[in-house]
Amino acid sequence: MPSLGRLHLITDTRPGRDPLAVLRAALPVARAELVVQVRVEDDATDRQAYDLARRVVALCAPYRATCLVNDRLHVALAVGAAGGHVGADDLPVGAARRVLGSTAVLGATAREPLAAAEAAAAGASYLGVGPCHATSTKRGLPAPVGPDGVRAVADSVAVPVIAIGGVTAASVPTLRAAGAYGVAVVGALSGAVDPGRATAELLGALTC
Ligand SMILES: Cc1ncc(COP(=O)(O)OP(=O)(O)O)c(N)n1
Ligand SMILES: Cc1nc(C(=O)O)sc1CCOP(=O)(O)O
Ligand SMILES: [Mg+2]
Repeated sequence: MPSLGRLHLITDTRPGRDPLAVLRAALPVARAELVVQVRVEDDATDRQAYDLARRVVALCAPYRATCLVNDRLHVALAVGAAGGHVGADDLPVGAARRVLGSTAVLGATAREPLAAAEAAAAGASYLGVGPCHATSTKRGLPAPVGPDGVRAVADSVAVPVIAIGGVTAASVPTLRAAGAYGVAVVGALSGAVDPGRATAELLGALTC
């Protein structure tokens, strides 16, 4: 299995956003370091998720970027994505691994060390840890775990830790120092005036 990319771009499908335009700007900059997680709103239909994921897979292929699908693993399988990401309200990690197969990339949300160790033992390829910082992108999250929360998880598992929640290029060095292998972002790219430049800044902070 190729190594996991360090910059995870989560699609922003809120009204007024253009996730494919952001992706087209990010891909030539980050190439195989980019992991695109197709995440749609909860009330989106499977057909809408499928149509977006199919287009993301096609855009990623020439750059050898990785496409994952959030929550809807049947969509991941249907479009030939590299894998998926699950959290507490989704299929359990072991069940998700059985659905996706042994070679797929499987991300799991884990906010503290015990859950992280269980997810890794059940077959997670990487762990999404957050929210690291305050974010307005998703409602109903627990209080931010901060770099110390990232460190607690990173110290407890052997799989890569992807820090998520309010991440910007400025916060990447501290998160990396805490043990994050990479970061996942929505707003830092979707809300950027120049998403290509913002990609370069995030990537620079991740790979220096
Ligand atoms: C990389 C990464 N980490 C965490 C999450 C959150 O997943 P989850 O807890 O299942 O919440 P939803 O994204 O499904 O609302 C993620 N998607 N990616
Ligand atoms: C989808 C999601 N999950 C989170 C978690 O902590 O589980 S934070 C988050 C949203 C991240 O968006 P932004 O980069 O704009 O803060
Ligand atoms: Mg989920």
